[in-house]
Amino acid sequence: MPTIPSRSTGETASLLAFFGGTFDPIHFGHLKPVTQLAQNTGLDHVILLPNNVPPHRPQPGASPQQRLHMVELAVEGNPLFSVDPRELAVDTPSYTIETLATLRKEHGESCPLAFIIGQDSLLTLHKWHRWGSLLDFCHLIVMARPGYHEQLDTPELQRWYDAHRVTDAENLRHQPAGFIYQANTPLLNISATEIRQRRKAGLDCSDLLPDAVERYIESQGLYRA
Ligand SMILES: Nc1ncnc2c1ncn2[C@@H]1O[C@H](COP(=O)(O)OP(=O)(O)OP(=O)(O)O)[C@@H](O)[C@H]1O
Ligand SMILES: O=C(O)c1ccc[n+]([C@@H]2O[C@H](COP(=O)([O-])O)[C@@H](O)[C@H]2O)c1
Repeated sequence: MPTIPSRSTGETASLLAFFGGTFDPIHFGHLKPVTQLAQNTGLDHVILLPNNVPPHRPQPGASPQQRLHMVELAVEGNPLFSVDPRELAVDTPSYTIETLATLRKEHGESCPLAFIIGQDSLLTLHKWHRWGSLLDFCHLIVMARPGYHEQLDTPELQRWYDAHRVTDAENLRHQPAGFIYQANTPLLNISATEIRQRRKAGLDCSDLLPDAVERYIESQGLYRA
């Protein structure tokens, strides 16, 4: 476990948490663990960051505007969440490090920033653009996900993880960036892939995502073909 470096102020600052995703569509496997994470760690705000061009997967079936609209519908009236559409304004791949660099400039060097990911994203993090520099800009908060193992795939990624992992979320408020926190969130076996497959097969998805999102999917005829 890393020691708190000297730039730590010892004071508790508010933590700005971003949750990026393709959200094709957004579902309860995103919303419920993050809500629990917020309760467990005293986060009063989470900013959803839908991407435009996902860096490591084919372009989604729903358009960026449709995915953004589904994210907005999912959190309408929920004060925990807001939506930041900035990645939709850029047509090149939505590299997280570039977004974080912009966010860091906007919020200043001393503001604690966190980026939330699921365990599956952690397992492929060594394939992300400039992954080794991500912790210069933010903390990572990792949510467990059923079906994804804990052991990391490369010794280099495992060493990096071990060197930065903290077990107390309070550390995330004591310095602007640099830690990895493994959150104790509920395991929900839900994926956007499953929702798209169920839609294609004409099956009900009402347990998997908010009603307003399901109604929008239906009205747009998404994921049927
Ligand atoms: N059920 C889940 N539990 C925990 N984290 C999740 C879950 N579903 C998605 N995430 C995390 O949310 C982020 C955005 O995920 P994404 O929008 O790709 O959803 P997905 O369900 O994984 O989509 P797809 O099935 O299309 O790959 C990723 O970091 C992913 O790891
Ligand atoms: O920066 C990268 O290289 C990179 C590679 C894969 C994923 N990401 C980001 O990680 C978040 C989750 O990605 P995804 O594909 O699981 O929705 C989303 O914000 C992506 O833009 C970022």
